[in-house]
Amino acid sequence: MGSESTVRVDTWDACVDFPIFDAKTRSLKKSVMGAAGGVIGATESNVVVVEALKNINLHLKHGDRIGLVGHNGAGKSTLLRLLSGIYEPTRGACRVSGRVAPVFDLGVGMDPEISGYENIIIRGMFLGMTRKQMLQKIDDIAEFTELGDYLQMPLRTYSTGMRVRIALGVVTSIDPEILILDEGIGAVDADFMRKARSRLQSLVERSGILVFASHSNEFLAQLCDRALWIDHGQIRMEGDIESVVGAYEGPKAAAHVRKVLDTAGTFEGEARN
Ligand SMILES: Nc1ncnc2c1ncn2[C@@H]1O[C@H](COP(=O)(O)OP(=O)(O)OP(=O)(O)O)[C@@H](O)[C@H]1O
Repeated sequence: MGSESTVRVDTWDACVDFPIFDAKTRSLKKSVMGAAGGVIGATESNVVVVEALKNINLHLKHGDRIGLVGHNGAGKSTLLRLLSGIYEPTRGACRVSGRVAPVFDLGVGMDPEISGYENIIIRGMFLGMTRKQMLQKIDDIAEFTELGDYLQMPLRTYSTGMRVRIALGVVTSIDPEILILDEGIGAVDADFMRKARSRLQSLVERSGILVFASHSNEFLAQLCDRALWIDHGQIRMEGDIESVVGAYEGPKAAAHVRKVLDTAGTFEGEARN
């Protein structure tokens, strides 16, 4: 387990390429780069590669709460997976010190054939808890999810939002040092999200580092204090949420962020202390 000073995320010129063996280089218009997606290139042996991340230098320490913004395919999810240890950098390096809790790709750490109850336990174990610790928390988590008798049904009968309820219930009941959130958490309905928000916010305060990718500026403003704009696999800008959202989406979006920050003053103040 790491202490405050040892919880860290560092990447040095980290790159992630995906080789695509069944794509034909000749038919690709390499000179045209759309707004969405990573850069398409080719290796020396003419294998097509998607350069999903290129030369990422990121240095996060205890207390950092970073939001990722960027177009579809810009590289946000790939970066989250790199930081979670799911991907290794193709070139460069990535070092993460601390207990990581990734809350994305809801299939990971969940089994569709077993009940919601059992999934709560195995997802907790996937995040480093013991079965005994999870059994102590299960009633509280079950109540939080409001899934009632559904918790006895196999997970494959659940909707996406119902699965997210389980994932959120589990992750907000444990104490990760590095919390990695994907915007999939937005799949729950508005009522549940209102309820989950305060649990999420206190989780974010307890965690050493948060990295959160989202297309919702409201969420970003509520949970993060800095943002990175990822563009075609590279960090295009780093700064406070209002400036980054302003540069990426324009003044109207920045004004909205300001409004959210002003109304969320209480949480912000608490988080800073
Ligand atoms: N497993 C994979 N195999 C091949 N290419 C991939 C794979 N995963 C991602 N990519 C490519 O990498 C690039 C970055 O994708 P990524 O999912 O990280 O983007 P994103 O910023 O999370 O997008 P979105 O906002 O749409 O979720 C895209 O061009 C995508 O096509």
